[in-house]
Amino acid sequence: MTEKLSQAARDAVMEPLLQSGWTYCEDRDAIRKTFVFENFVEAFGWMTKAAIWAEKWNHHPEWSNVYKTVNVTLTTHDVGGISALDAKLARKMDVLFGEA
Ligand SMILES: C[C@H](O)[C@H](O)[C@H]1CNC2=NC(N)=NC(=O)C2=N1
Repeated sequence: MTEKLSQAARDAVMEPLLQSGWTYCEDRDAIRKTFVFENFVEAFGWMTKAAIWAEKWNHHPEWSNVYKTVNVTLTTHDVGGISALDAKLARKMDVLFGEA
């Protein structure tokens, strides 16, 4: 079941993500990261792979792409904040990016 994380649970799941460059948004309960690729094809290829996982998990990113840069924000709209699904998708994005 998706639910907002307690502070302790959040600290635990977020620790490795903060290490890999995810940060908390200042204006809302969400996390964000900027991914920079070699070129547009690499960026869009990564987005395609991430999109397939997002759809599989029914958990969708807020993101934008300009040339080789992808800005990602993750939050769980159904609960109005960060849930375990955001950490799961963030981790998958890192793995697909090659930071695992
Ligand atoms: C009805 C549908 O399952 C929900 O709206 C899903 C779809 N994708 C989602 N994605 C994200 N990021 N948060 C949600 O709460 C969410 N909810």
